[in-house]
Amino acid sequence: MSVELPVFDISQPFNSSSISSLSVACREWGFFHITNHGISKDLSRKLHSCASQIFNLPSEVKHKAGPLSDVKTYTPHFIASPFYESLRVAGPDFFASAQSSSQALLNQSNSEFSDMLQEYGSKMTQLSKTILEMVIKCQGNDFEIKYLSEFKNCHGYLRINNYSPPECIDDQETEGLGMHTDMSCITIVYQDDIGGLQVRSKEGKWMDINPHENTLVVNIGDLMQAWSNGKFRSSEHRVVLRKNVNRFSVAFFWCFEDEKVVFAPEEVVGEGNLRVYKPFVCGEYVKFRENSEEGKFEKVGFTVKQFAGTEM
Ligand SMILES: O=C(O)CCC(=O)C(=O)O
Ligand SMILES: [Fe+2]
Repeated sequence: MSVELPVFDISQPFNSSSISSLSVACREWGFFHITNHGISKDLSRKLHSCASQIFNLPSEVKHKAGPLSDVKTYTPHFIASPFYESLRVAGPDFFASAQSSSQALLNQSNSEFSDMLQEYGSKMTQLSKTILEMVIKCQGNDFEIKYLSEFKNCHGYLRINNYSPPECIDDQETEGLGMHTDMSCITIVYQDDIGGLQVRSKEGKWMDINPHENTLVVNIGDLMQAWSNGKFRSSEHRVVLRKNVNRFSVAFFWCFEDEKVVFAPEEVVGEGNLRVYKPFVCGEYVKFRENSEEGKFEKVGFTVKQFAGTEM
C-alpha cells in the first residue's frame, strides 16, 4: 500500500489553505512532498554519477574515510545494514567537507564533486529555512515571527546513501535501512526512481512513499517533534529493497546546534495541555543516539520519547 502525500510548491508563498494541509500532513504522517525546489535534474544526475564512482571504489580504499580514519565521513556496509553505505558531507562549508573526503579517498581533491555538493548543500540550506518557517507557522498565528529566531543557529549536513541489494531478492522484502526516526528538526530527501522508502502509519502499517519526478520528500525529525510538544510527528520510516538494482538517495538533515536546549514554548504547548517532553540539550540527545546501543540509528526502540518524554 502506498500513501499519496500532499505536494507543496515551495517557490510560491503559502496561503491559508496550504498552511492547513501542511499542518495535517505534519500531524498525520510527519511527511510531505515539495516541488519547484530548485534542484535541477541535471544536478541530481551528476551528483549520482560522481557518488557512484566513490561507492564503486574498492572497500579498502573507502575505509580511508571510514569510522577508524581521521575524516570519518564514510559509513561502510554492516553498520546500519549489510546493504547500506553512505558518505557524510557537513555544512556550512560543504565544499571543504567534500574535499576532505575526496582527499582521503583518492589522494587528490575533486573540485567538480565538491562544487556540486556546495551547490546542493546551499540550496538545501535555503529550502530548509523556507520549509521550517512554514512548519512553525502551522503551529499557531504569527508563531514564525515569534519563534523563528530559536532556529537561527541550525546547521545542516548531507548523507549520500547507496543501497546495494543482495544477490537474489526473493518475495520477502529486504530492509536496506531499518526502521528509525531522524534526529533532525526536518529532513529533505532526494530519492531516485527505484522507490522503497516507507513510512509507518499510526496503525503500524508500512506505506510506500513512491518517488515522483521533480519532487523531494520532507519529513519531521525528533527535534521538531519535541519542540512542537508532540504535535508534529517524527515518523518511523525505513527503506526496503525489492529490485535487483542499486538505489541512490541524498538526505539533508537540518538540526539545532548542539548547545540548544530543546523546550517547547508555552504558547506552542497551549493552555491546559500537558508538556510531553522535559527540556534537553540537543547534543546530549545526539550522543545518546550515537553511543548507546539501544539508541542507535537503525534501532527505533529508543528515541526522543525515551530520552526526554514525561510519560515514562
Ligand atoms: O534513502 C532514503 O530514501 C531515506 C534515507 C533515510 O531515511 C536517512 O538517511 O535517514
Ligand atoms: Fe531517515
